Amino acid sequence: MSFFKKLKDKFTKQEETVEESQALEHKDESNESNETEESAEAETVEDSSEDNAEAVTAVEESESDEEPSIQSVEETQPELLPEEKKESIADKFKKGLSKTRNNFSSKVNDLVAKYRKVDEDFFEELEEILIGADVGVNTVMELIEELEMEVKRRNIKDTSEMREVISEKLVEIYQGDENEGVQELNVNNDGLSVVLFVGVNGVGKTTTIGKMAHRLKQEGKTVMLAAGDTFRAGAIEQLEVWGERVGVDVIKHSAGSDPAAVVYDAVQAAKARGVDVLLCDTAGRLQNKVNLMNELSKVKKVISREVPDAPHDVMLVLDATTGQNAMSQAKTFSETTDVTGIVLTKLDGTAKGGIVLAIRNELNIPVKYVGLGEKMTDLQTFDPDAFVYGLFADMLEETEEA
Ligand SMILES: Nc1nc2c(ncn2[C@@H]2O[C@H](COP(=O)(O)OP(=O)(O)OP(=O)(O)O)[C@@H](O)[C@H]2O)c(=O)[nH]1
Repeated sequence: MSFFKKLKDKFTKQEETVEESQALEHKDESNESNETEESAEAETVEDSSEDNAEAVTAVEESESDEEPSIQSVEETQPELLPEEKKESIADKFKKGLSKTRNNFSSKVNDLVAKYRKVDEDFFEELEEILIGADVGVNTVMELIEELEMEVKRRNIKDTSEMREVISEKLVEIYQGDENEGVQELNVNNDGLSVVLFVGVNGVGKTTTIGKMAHRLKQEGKTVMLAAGDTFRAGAIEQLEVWGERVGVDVIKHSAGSDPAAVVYDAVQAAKARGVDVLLCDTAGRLQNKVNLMNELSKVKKVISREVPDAPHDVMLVLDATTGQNAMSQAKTFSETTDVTGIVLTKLDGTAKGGIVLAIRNELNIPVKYVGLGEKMTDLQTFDPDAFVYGLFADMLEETEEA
């Protein structure tokens, strides 16, 4: 089966399944809508349980002796906008990658139209297009080499066959030798899992935590948030807004307090309440600020002391629109802390989505999730097939026999 046919089958079938499940959801909703409306209001309570009071004092070098505040909300499913419900994964990637598609795929189409024969000039221009899409020089070189070999192996002469070969190789380059498939958050199904979110200011960390909490809730897990960004003005309140919106508790101290103390309290509260996943926000640490990096290792130490094998994931959040700057942030963070996965946000906001490939190939850290918009449902697991589908969607959909 051709590669394009495989993609088309995979994503067209998925769309049908989404439509079927939406029809079912619609049925359920009409029965539940009254209950949801009643429980939508969230309330804030001060928690004075013994566990939490001890928690603060037990943190090493903790400067804070305040009692943690828990923004507690009633268990509820958030209201989704109609357009948030009906999109399939293929739709999401197609919409989210429209800027990159318009930039990259249309250039590839022009290239194919310009050169009939696959020759050196063709590859030279293709190289420029890939570099312009932020695929990264090393990855581009590797990709071009692979393409040249494939062209020889299959004896391809006509450039019209190249779009499919390029797509196939993009997926292969992403998957590398290990081909571990689509990677989700590493959560322990038996007991509390703790996930730490790191990254510089403004990359979309808080938004990502909110979206992730929503995803996990949809999967039936109980979730709690820790407001560990005590540094940036407004960060705690922003996380609280997400907590209310998604319907999960937020553990916080006041602004400027010790993040390790906040996280310690959150771990104790999560244990006491039998929560499945604790998502911890942290301050936007600039890579050159040693003290902030030390703060991060203190937070990690507290978590691993309290929960065996934790943190289960350290997710580095990067902004795709910052291009090669995101690459250098990734390098610095991975040298300082054990980054286990990447969330690449704002992929919808860039025409240079090739950065996904550069990150995966050059840093060898999996891009586990991508942000494809600002809505609660716009965080998707990164699937290289869906990515390539998004890149070539128009062409794939037009081609009957693809
Ligand atoms: N288009 C788009 N916007 C996003 C995405 N993710 C986040 N944003 C927006 O990016 C902006 C910054 O997001 P925040 O979550 O405040 O960033 P942050 O990293 O928490 O900021 P700090 O707390 O300062 O580190 C917000 O306006 C978000 O709505 C995405 O995937 N797509």
